[in-house]
Parts: sequence; C-alpha cells; structure tokens
Amino acid sequence: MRDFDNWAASARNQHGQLSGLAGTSAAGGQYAIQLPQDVEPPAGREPEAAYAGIREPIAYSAELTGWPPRVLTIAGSDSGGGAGIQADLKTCQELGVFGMSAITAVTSQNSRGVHAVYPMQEEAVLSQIDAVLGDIGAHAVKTGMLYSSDIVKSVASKLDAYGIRKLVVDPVLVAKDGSPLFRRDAVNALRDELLPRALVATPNLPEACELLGMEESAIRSVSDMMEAANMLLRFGPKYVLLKGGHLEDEAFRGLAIDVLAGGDRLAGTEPLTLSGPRIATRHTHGTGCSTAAAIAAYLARGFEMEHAARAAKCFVAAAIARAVPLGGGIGSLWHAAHREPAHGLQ
Ligand SMILES: Nc1ncnc2c1ncn2[C@@H]1O[C@H](COP(=O)(O)OP(=O)(O)OP(=O)(O)O)[C@@H](O)[C@H]1O
Ligand SMILES: Cc1ncc(COP(=O)(O)O)c(N)n1
Repeated sequence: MRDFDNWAASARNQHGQLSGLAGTSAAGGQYAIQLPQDVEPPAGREPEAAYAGIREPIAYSAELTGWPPRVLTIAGSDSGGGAGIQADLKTCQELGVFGMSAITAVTSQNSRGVHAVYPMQEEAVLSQIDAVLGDIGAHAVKTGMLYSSDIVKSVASKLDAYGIRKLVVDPVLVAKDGSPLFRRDAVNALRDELLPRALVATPNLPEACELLGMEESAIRSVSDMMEAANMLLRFGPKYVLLKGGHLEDEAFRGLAIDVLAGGDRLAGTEPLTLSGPRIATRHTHGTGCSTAAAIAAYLARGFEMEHAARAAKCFVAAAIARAVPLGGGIGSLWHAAHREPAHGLQ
C-alpha cells in the first residue's frame, strides 16, 4: 500500500473543505488531524465576499491594506518543485494569499538530492525585493535559503528599509540529502543580522544546533527542544518555532512535536508544545519550507502567532499525509491535500 492510500477517514466542513483527516501513524496507531475550523470575524469586520470559500476571515494588518493579503518569499528555487520558492508559492496559493518571490539561488534538484547550486548575484536579489516591495507591498515576508553572508546582510537591511514587521526566518542550511544550501560564512550573518529582525524563526533541530554552536545531534528530547528554543530567543526573534520533524525521542514515538517559545503571552512560562501524529512516510521533501510559508500566509491574513503556528502545522500535516512519491528518492508534499475529496467517510 502506498503511503498516500493510508487513509481511514476524512470529513468536509460547510465550505466543502476537509475539516479532519485520519489514518495510521508511524507508531501504528490511528490518528485524526483536525484542520482549522471556521472562526468568527473580528468585531466590525466581515469576511470579503471573494473569500467565501476560505475557512477563516481576513483581518488585515494595520500597516498595509487592500485585497488580497500578500507574502513575499526570499528563497532558493527547487527545480523538483517540492521545496524552496516552489513550495512557498504553492502554500500561499492554497491558503488564499498572493505569493511573490525574490530568488536567491537556482538549484538543480530532484527527489534524490541537490545536483548543483547557482547563486544569484546580490544585486539581482535586491532588485527583485525592490520591485515587489516598492510597488505591490507584502503583509508578511518569509526568508529561506539565502546562501551567503553577503545576501543575508543586504536582505536584512533591505527589509529594514521597507519596515517589514512580519518576518518569518526559516534558517535553511542543508537539504534533506545533506547537501549544503548555505555557505559556512552565512551562519553567523543569519544569527546576528537576520534573527534579531524576525517575528519568528523556524529552525529544525540540526539548524538550531548549528545556530547555537552545539554538536549536530545535541537536541534529543522535548525538554532539550524547550531549552534550545529559549536559548535561540536570545538572538532576538520575538518567537522561535523549533520544528521537531527530526526528533528521535522514544517517549514521543508516533508524534511530531514542535515547540513555540517567545511572545508576550508566553513570557515567563514554558514554551508551548504543538503536537500531531507522526505520519508514516519518508516523502517529506519540503516540510520545513511549507511550514514557514504557511505561517507567513496566516500572519499575512491577520492571525496571531500561536494560531498561525497551529494552523500551519495542520496544513502541513495534511500535505505530508498525501505526499506524492514522485522520483526515486524522497517525494514531496501535496499542498492541495486540505481540499481533496473525502475518502471513505460519510
Ligand atoms: N512524518 C511526519 N508526520 C507529521 N508531521 C511531520 C513529519 N515530519 C515532519 N513533520 C512536521 O513538519 C514540520 C516541519 O518539520 P521538520 O522538522 O521536518 O522541518 P525541516 O527539517 O525544516 O523540513 P525540511 O527537511 O523539509 O527542511 C513540523 O511541524 C514537523 O513536526
Ligand atoms: C531551494 C531549497 N530550499 C530549501 C530546501 C530544504 O528543503 P528539504 O530539507 O526538504 O530538502 C531545499 N531542499 N531547497
């Protein structure tokens, strides 16, 4: 049986979209994923008519108005379509947000790995950002593969110049196959120049270790994750979402756990754990990019961070559960999973 056939049930909400998915987790148990449900519009604001098919109403951010909400992703291109710019734009479209891009590097990549990286000139990256932000504007910006310290530094000051407040920094360092997507010199720039400007940073475990100067597999438990997330806050992002896709903690077998630290509401308290079923598949190319892009999309739509992180996790979980095993290696997420027809549930 293929991974994506492994579904027991799903359900549609009143808009005809999936509101819940269920299947068998990596630990062999049954699971159900609850996708975000309808929420009431904030007082005095009605959902736009054009958004009748989308679950949550739009609450525009104060600094930029106009329909539709927009996200700029500054990242690398993945020719295989699963990660990078391609994953980000698919995520934006699925979540009802207008996606725009500034490409930092072109990668020749497929399910088996990264064959080549062709970095863009710094000037070309900045020119793309100017073209987008100088005209169309963005409610939120997401960064992914930035490649070199020069690109990191100039992107950071460019975002300052445009007063970007909702900045999601995904500190992409290596691809799933272990190929480097960053020059070594860029790690310090990322930590010192970009993290302090981020509303949220979304490292995975190896990236967190690298940023903290720890050995690669130093984070081994959920309590290690909480400690690491708190330590990463010291670099200046308002929130840290530490993604636990790589966690091998026997106590939490069968679960995919992330940790959200920071923000005013959580100040002085333990970080939140966001947990969901660990789906039994190896086809997870693009999970990290899609998570950060989904957070940016939800932030652009006016969600608070905690709600955005939870909604993004649900969206990505559905996309993992329906991942497409294309190519001979690690297949990619299916971003449209959240709107697929019901399977087997009346
Ligand atoms: N098998 C899985 N089942 C369910 N959720 C998963 C699974 N693997 C990862 N996730 C979730 O996907 C999101 C991305 O986490 P992950 O740690 O894989 O990011 P990443 O390593 O940056 O991804 P990538 O390797 O694509 O860059 C997190 O919310 C994580 O909990
Ligand atoms: C252009 C680009 N950006 C990011 C990733 C990380 O994604 P993954 O770890 O799933 O390969 C990637 N492979 N390629």
